[in-house]
Amino acid sequence: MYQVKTYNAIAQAGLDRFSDNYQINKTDDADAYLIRSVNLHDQEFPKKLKVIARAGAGFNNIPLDKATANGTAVFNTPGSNANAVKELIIALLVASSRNLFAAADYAAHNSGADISLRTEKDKTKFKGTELTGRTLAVIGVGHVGSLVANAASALGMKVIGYDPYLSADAAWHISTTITRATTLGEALQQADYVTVHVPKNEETTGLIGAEQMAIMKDGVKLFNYSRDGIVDNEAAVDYLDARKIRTYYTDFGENILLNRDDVVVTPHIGGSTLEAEANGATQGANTIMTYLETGNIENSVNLPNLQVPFNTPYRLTLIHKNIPNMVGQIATLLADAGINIESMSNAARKDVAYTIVDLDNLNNEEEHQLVDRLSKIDAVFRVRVLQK
Ligand SMILES: NC(=O)C1=CN([C@@H]2O[C@H](COP(=O)(O)OP(=O)(O)OC[C@H]3O[C@@H](n4cnc5c(N)ncnc54)[C@H](O)[C@@H]3O)[C@@H](O)[C@H]2O)C=CC1
Ligand SMILES: O=C(O)CCC(=O)C(=O)O
Repeated sequence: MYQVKTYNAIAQAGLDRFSDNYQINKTDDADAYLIRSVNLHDQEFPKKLKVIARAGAGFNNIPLDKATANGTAVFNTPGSNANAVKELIIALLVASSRNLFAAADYAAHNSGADISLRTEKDKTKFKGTELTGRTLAVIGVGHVGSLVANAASALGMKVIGYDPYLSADAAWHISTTITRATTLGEALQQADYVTVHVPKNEETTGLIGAEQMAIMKDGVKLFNYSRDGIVDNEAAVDYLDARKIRTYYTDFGENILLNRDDVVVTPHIGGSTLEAEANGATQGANTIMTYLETGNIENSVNLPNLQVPFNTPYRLTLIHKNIPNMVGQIATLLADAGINIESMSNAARKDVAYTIVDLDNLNNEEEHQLVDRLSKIDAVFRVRVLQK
């Protein structure tokens, strides 16, 4: 029986995926965590914890090095909520262009006998612009960014995408109408609207700061539905005060953004739809079960991907450092124990590697000795024996 611990509100559709071989939230000493935005940086991981699945795209709430050292695989659910974010960004592009929130607020407080007279006089204050023909810069053209870019283009916007790390797979999903910028500055200086869809990491923290805001067009509208800290909020406030940035929309509140007419803060709802939450939880649950039951890895964010059909009765999996002679040491140890290897596969990602060894036979006593000996190799973080 595997133990799963959940953090945050995980959609029932995902929890329903788990077979009878899984217990949910019965103990903290879990084999698997299924999480959303809980911050795990200050938590100690139980040694038993083999896998963390993040139902969502971002994984900056998980300390990857600590997880790897604990022998814990970490996964996200790429694309599970991209459509939800896209729809919200399109809504906000329209809302920002038509002064929608201010106009609705005005109307909500416009009462009395002469409503229509006053309305006709005051509505000029809320005159907007149209999206068609305006330029949108999309920074980060992955799952979310590509959907936003394509949808905005379909609305008649000129769209410029900037993404120096665009994967070949992602490139297939981008409409040919999208212009590619080769530098961030090239995208920013042409845009009437700038929307940011990059992961949060060392490189992207402060990606949109004072220097970048200085080269934006006067009256630009800025959107941060990626993460806090990717847009420098203090710089944004300075440029809002200077009326260089017309409005700023963000999913990540901070005190300095409050009580301003030119800022709209939403409470991290980019991926908060029934559909996206069900997608993320379902994908996360499937990932946990696949990893625990077969050892196969797809969409890990700390380990290499490695998928091998599980056709033998036994399988050994090892997470270890990516250093010379690891595969040799593992094979020698098995040979010394008189255990025949049916097949062996290995993959590496930066300084961590993963090895799958398929075996025809392994009795109980051999299993215990083997796990004990393999675990004692200095560079090995986790050894597991799986039975089909
Ligand atoms: N507000 C919310 O509720 C949500 C927020 N997010 C945030 O949005 C981020 C993006 O999500 P996805 O598009 O699904 O991820 P993704 O991984 O599919 O796409 C991210 C893209 O950013 C690009 N990128 C990385 N560094 C860059 C840089 N320095 N400059 C330009 N591009 C860069 C990557 O090459 C990739 O194509 C997530 O990491 C998450 O933090 C995602 C979903 C919901
Ligand atoms: O709604 C959530 O759980 C988080 C969405 C998000 O920020 C992400 O997917 O990165």
